[in-house]
This record gives sequence, C-alpha cells and structure tokens, in this order.
Amino acid sequence: MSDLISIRRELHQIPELGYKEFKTQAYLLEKIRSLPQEHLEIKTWKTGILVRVKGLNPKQTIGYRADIDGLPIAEKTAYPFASTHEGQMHACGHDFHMTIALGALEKLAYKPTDDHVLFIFQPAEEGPGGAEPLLQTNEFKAWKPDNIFALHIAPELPVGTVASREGLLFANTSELFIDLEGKGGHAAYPHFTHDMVVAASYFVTQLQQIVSRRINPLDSAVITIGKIEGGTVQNIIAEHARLEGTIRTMSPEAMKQVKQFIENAARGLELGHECKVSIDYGANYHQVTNNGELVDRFAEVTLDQGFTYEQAPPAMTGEDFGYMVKEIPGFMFWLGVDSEYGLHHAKLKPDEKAIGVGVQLVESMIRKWRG
Ligand SMILES: CC(=O)N[C@@H](CCC[C@H](N)C(=O)O)C(=O)O
Repeated sequence: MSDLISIRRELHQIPELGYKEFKTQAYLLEKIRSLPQEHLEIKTWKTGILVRVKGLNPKQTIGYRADIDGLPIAEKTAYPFASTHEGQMHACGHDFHMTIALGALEKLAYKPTDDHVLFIFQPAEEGPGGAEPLLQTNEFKAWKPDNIFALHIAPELPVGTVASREGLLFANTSELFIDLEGKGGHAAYPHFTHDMVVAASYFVTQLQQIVSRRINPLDSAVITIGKIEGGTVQNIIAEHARLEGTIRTMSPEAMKQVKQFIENAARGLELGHECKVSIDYGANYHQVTNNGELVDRFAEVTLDQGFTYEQAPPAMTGEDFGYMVKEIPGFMFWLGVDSEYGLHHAKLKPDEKAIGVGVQLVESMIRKWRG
C-alpha cells in the first residue's frame, strides 16, 4: 500500500453519496486486504467497514473513525485527478480522512500495539447519518471501543497545525425541509392566487429573524436555507415552493426552541399567505463534546511530534461523530490543510503534505494511549 498520495487521488476520483459508497468500499477493502492479515479482523456494515487490529496484550479497545462519503457538488478544482462522478465531489475532505486512516492502519498492521484498535470507515456522514445506526449494530457492539477519536480537515489552518478543545467542538444540527402549497394561476391575476414564490421569499427572511430576535444572543444559532425551488415558468404564479436548509445550535435545548419558533412562524405564514406549510427535519446530529483528558493528552502528543497545537473555538459545523462521543469518551481534532477555498466549496484543494502529519499524529496518539 503505502503510496498514500496516489490513494488519496484515486479516492478523490470516486466520490459517492451516503450509503451509495459501493466503489469506495470495494477500493478500501482491496487496500485493507493487501496488508499483512495476521492481526486483522474485518467486518462490513452496509457500505462501511470495521477493521480490528488485535492487540498484543489488550486491556482496552481504542477506536478511530473516518467518514467515507462525498457531497453533491460539481468539482471546479481543475485537478488532473478530479472527480469522475459528475456532480459529486470529496469537498469535505473525506478522501483525506480515509487515506489517513489507511495510513495509520498500515502502521498498526505491521506493528500492533498492546491494545485492540478499531478502525471505523463510516458511511453517510453528510447525510442521512451513519454513526447513530452503526452504534446500534451487533457488529459494532461486539467490538465497541472504550475510547474513540477522529479528525476533520481544517482549510484555514496551516499544514503542521492542529486544533481542538475540551467540551463542545461541533454544533447540534438538524436538516430542514419546508414545503409550501398555495394556489397557482395566471401571472397577470395575482389576486386570484396564493403565490408560493412570494410566501417562500418572505419566509426565508423571517427565519433569519428567529436567530436575531427570538434566540438569546448569548446562545448562538444558525438557520441557513441552501436551496429554494418553486414555480414552473416566468408567467405562471407558483402553486408550490420548497426550501431546504439546516439549523445549527450550541445546545440541544436551543435546537428545540428554534424548531418551535419555526413552527410558530409557519402557522403565521399559513394564515397570512393562505397556504399549507409542511416541515420535515430530516437528519439530526448531536453535538461533538470532547473529553478534556484525552484532548490534553493529544495536545502533548502533538507537541512531542514537533507540530503546533492550537485551542479551537467551537464551530457551527455538524458531525454525526457526536453520537459516538455521546456514548464513548473521545474527541475530534482539526487537521490543518491550508486551502484557499473552504469546506463544501467546489474548489477545495487541501495540501497533501497534511496526510503525513495526520498519519503520524493518529499513530502516535494510539501508541501513547496508555501514557
Ligand atoms: C463537517 C461538516 O461539514 N459536516 C456537515 C454535516 C451535515 C449534517 C446535515 N446533513 C445537515 O446539513 O444538517 C455540515 O454541514 O456541517
């Protein structure tokens, strides 16, 4: 295996959406099976993979998780190894996450540590979520780790710098799908219709007022509408419109409040615009809460390895890894990859030098787990 840059590029070419990571799973299995098998046990779950490296004198199991899905984004990097899957891209760094996990797994396969180490290649992080259902499976429960960790690439940090923090690192998230049903008609006769393009436009701005006027300013929240759909042609008043977005909060309580305010506003919209509003919250992710002791140990390991450790601020990004650290003490850290364009951007270009840094830190952290 070992040529991690080629592996990253090959993975980059085949991004697949949640639970459709068939080529990715086959690719990863081929690489995993090319390693010395003496200490490895392999299971699959849906499009994910669990690999346990049996410890030499095990007292515990350490878990390391990498997510494997891509995003529905048309790539604009101009890489010679750009995505071959039209409209899909590894724009959140999961190609890096998988490659780093393979690199660390290779090191452990050749030289196991005392404890068991469970590598988790998890599907569907971007949606609808793979961590929560995986935790419920017998496959996972049989190898359940005592502690767990993971990384996420950070475009705004330089290569060689990592960041983390005790407590909340990533926010609570909920997807948001809103359908508006009114009454369509001729563009020249608005008074005979209930126009859902107007209602949807009004509602998008009203949602922003929930954050600025209803939520305590000391309790941060975000409501983003990323997609609006409605109408048929330019001279027909739209009978239907759909908004798609996401909610982010720093606590589960604030999430409940935001949802209640959205529902109240929806009832107002129904009255004011004579329409029917249906709300679906899709996938919800629990916040990522880092264990302080493990973060402190990771900071020491980072400095020992000659890299830079920074205190991270909490972020409004979401991660279904939050469900894992809710059950299993663990942490996540940001790995600097120095890209001009950020996460979920069609021109995201993480610096491949960060792959070596990631492998070195993940391996060192595992080997230093017992102190
Ligand atoms: C790290 C990252 O970017 N994660 C995603 C998680 C998506 C959760 C869900 N599909 C949603 O949109 O709410 C993020 O967008 O933060």
